[in-house]
Amino acid sequence: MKDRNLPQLQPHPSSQPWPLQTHRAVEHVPEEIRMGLLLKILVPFVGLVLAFCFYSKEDFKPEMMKGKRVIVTGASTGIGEQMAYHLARMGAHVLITARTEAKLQKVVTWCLELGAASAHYMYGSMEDMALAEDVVKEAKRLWGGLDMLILNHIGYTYFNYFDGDVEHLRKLLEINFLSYVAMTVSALPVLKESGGSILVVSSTAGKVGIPFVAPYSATKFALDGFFSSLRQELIIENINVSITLCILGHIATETAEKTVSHVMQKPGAPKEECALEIIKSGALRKRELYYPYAAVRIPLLIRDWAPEFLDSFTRNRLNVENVKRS
Ligand SMILES: NC(=O)C1=CN([C@@H]2O[C@H](COP(=O)(O)OP(=O)(O)OC[C@H]3O[C@@H](n4cnc5c(N)ncnc54)[C@H](OP(=O)(O)O)[C@@H]3O)[C@@H](O)[C@H]2O)C=CC1
Ligand SMILES: CC(C)CCC[C@@H](C)[C@H]1CC[C@H]2[C@@H]3C(=O)C=C4C[C@@H](O)CC[C@]4(C)[C@H]3CC[C@]12C
Repeated sequence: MKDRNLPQLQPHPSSQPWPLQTHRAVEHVPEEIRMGLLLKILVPFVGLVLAFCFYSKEDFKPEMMKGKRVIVTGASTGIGEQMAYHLARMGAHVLITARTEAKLQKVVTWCLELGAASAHYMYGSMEDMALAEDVVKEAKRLWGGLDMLILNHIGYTYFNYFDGDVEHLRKLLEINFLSYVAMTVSALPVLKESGGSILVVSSTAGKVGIPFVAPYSATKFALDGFFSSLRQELIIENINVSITLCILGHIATETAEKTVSHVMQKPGAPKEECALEIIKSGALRKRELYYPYAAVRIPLLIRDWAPEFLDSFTRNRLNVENVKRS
């Protein structure tokens, strides 16, 4: 029962249901002012974000590599050879590896001609983990440290239906994956001292399913798993060593042309430019490189949203009828 002598309690405005209040508050502000306010806030905000993105991007300068001590594996041919030449022109110290001594000797001679601070080679197969470790030891002996480790070599890769050869897969895992880990383990103490970088050369086939490269693809996916996890640990422990995973599309190297020219509808991207982009991405301590950018980035964006579409797109982009079971 209500007491007539007591003032009647009026509901406080704030106790009204919120949608009603909001509606009223907004109703009082004319449309033009609302738009004006929005533009006044939105335009400078977008401007600030764009300016930040633009100016915070550090530019690569070749001088950044002058005097740096760099190991490049698989540098007797292809992209690795081109990386050695770029580094030489930039005045870096290079130590290159592969199996064929004669080819390495030629590359070293060219590197010295092009202006390398010093150029050395070591030869042998990366199936042998002792070699992987010895290469890093040699860098320490020659230069007393290391600034950049470029892991690029791969073992023989066929482009055909998986032949069921598990031994081939085991060997490829040793060459393309385990030796990368072994070299990283040996190099980490010296890279910590110099605040250096590790560059891991991978492929679209290390991020999405590409037919006819099952063993190769497995080794490249393994690299992503291992090095992306290691990168997280280095960040957690505040260790100043960067890891750049380089995701490459089709590149016109001699080996690639011999292996896939009959199935590709377009020529590969230039190996010289590819090699330079890899070095730049490492010097700028990027997380990942995509080269050629659109040909690699777009499939990766589609991958998680429309995997079936990407699978069929990939099959359609290859002349699969030219692949004969061997
Ligand atoms: N070309 C392409 O289309 C693409 C390439 N990539 C990646 O780029 C990198 C370079 O490829 P690319 O330049 O085409 O390759 P190449 O075939 O031109 O070079 C491979 C290098 O590895 C060396 N090598 C081969 N077997 C062994 C071994 N068992 N132990 C040590 N070294 C070995 C070779 O020298 P030797 O024979 O004397 O030992 C050579 O120096 C690779 O990591 C590859 O996965 C990624 C995507 C596409
Ligand atoms: C979205 C899709 C259309 C993209 C398809 C791109 C495919 C066809 C591209 C992307 C990565 C490429 C391979 C590669 O990484 C490295 C090598 C090693 C070399 O020795 C022989 C050639 C090989 C097998 C390349 C063959 C062509 C591949 C599969």
